[in-house]
Amino acid sequence: MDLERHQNLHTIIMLREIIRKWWRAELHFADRNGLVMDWQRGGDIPPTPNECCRLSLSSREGLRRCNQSVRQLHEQFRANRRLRRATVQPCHLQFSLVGAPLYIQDEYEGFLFVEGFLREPPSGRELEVLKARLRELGPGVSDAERAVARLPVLGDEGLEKLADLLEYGASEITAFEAEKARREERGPPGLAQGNGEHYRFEDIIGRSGPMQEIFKLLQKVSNSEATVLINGESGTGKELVARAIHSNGPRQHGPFVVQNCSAFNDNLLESALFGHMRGSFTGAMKDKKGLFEVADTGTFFLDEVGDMSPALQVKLLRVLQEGTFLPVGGTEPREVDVRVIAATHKDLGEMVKRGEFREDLYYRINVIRVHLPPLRDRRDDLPLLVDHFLRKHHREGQRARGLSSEAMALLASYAWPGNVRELENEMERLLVLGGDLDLLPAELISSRIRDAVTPGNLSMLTARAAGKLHEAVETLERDMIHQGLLRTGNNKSRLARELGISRSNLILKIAKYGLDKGLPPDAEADA
Ligand SMILES: Nc1ncnc2c1ncn2[C@@H]1O[C@H](COP(=O)(O)OP(=O)(O)OP(=O)(O)O)[C@@H](O)[C@H]1O
Repeated sequence: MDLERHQNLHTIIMLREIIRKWWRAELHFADRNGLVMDWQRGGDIPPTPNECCRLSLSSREGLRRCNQSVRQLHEQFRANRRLRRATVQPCHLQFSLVGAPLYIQDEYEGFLFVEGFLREPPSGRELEVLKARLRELGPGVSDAERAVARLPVLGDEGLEKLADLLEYGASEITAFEAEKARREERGPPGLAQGNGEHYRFEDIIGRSGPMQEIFKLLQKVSNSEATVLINGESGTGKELVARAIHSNGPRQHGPFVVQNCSAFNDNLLESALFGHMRGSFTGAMKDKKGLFEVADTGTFFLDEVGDMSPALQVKLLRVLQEGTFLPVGGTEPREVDVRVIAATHKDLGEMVKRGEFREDLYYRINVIRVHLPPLRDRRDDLPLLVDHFLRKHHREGQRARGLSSEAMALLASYAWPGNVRELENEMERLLVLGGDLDLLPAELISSRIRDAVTPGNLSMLTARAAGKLHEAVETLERDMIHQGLLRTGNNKSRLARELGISRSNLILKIAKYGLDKGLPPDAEADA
């Protein structure tokens, strides 16, 4: 297990800062043998904010006793695998030690702990005992006096918070390791292949022509530092794509920060993005870091960038060009190193023409453009996405399930205005309503969808009044066959009868249009 790497996870770095700031205490890691990582380097022990702990750790005997206290906590965790919550233990100086066990793939791998705080303000007598114990370890009278002057005291509420934070830190590491294992199982990051074609990039699923193009582009883009503009309707996967670019690129170990620019009014957005100085407006009681600083060394995903006011557009342009910005009320520019990925459902080019979006900013963010087509324009992805969401949301212990052919046909005929998000929600809902059914029937599909797809209203077969006749005929033929295959559950004999052509002619046309992927097996052919 890579304790060193865990210490550098973004969440753990933040956790360490919070613990130092709120409780003047230090976060440590012990391994599965109860050895404390920071204490194994001989005299080279990192400074801890608690002066008593620092004095103790810098003496040989003190370090031995500290290790002993930690081992006692370790023994408790090791002896009881069911103990998964944080636990408190007194140390040799009568301070408290709180630790949360770390389980990776259900194996005990050590624990995160914080030491060196008192549960109540000490009495005069307790302070004398503490000073005497410290002096036993070597420090002189004045050092011991100074050390006990500012002792962190944590009441029940503080302790509960600290315990929660440690458990949270442990669960983040568990999740990180689970994701790592999942990726290793899946092979190298990026593209996954099946039947000679790419069908996923990280968590992005798609087999249609437009998605194949996007996957190719993402592979190139991920390795660069270029600014990316993602265009697409709501729910088409813009954030998913931004995350995939981040986690495949050179900044994958840095933070990934998201802000939706339409979520706040101008003032709040400015303060959220760039931070503010104390007193810069009513209610600004303290200096506050902005998200650009939080995203330093990582990636900042700015969603709905088209909703930014002209004043903020100027500030964004400056960060992109110079890497600097001024917090609200600040006079000193701050420097950051952030890769920006912007997204919008609007046509920024048109907005530039109308004078609503700065042209210079448009060219600065539009270095690489990824256009995510709406789901209705890539219906070939539907069976694969349905399958993906059924797996993703099926609860543990449940059988893997599928859709009845009627249910699939209904979904294939719907226009999906909410795109993949709407489809995902519908699949989650179906799984809940379907109970233990093996095949989820069309009757369980939301009435919103069923009502929109009335019989005869085949939304896929959009009428075409312009263009070449043979192209229109081919599109119609392809759509009718595709929809028929979904509706009949790939029963080619039945579909051939319905279409009034021979089975072999149908098979030729299916091959011509590449419609044979992602369908259930043809029961007749198998027989
Ligand atoms: N191609 C895809 N494969 C798998 N899941 C997808 C795909 N596209 C979108 N999703 C899922 O759909 C949901 C919506 O995606 P996401 O939030 O990335 O969309 P968005 O375009 O950023 O939406 P909005 O503009 O409303 O914020 C997420 O749960 C995401 O995982």
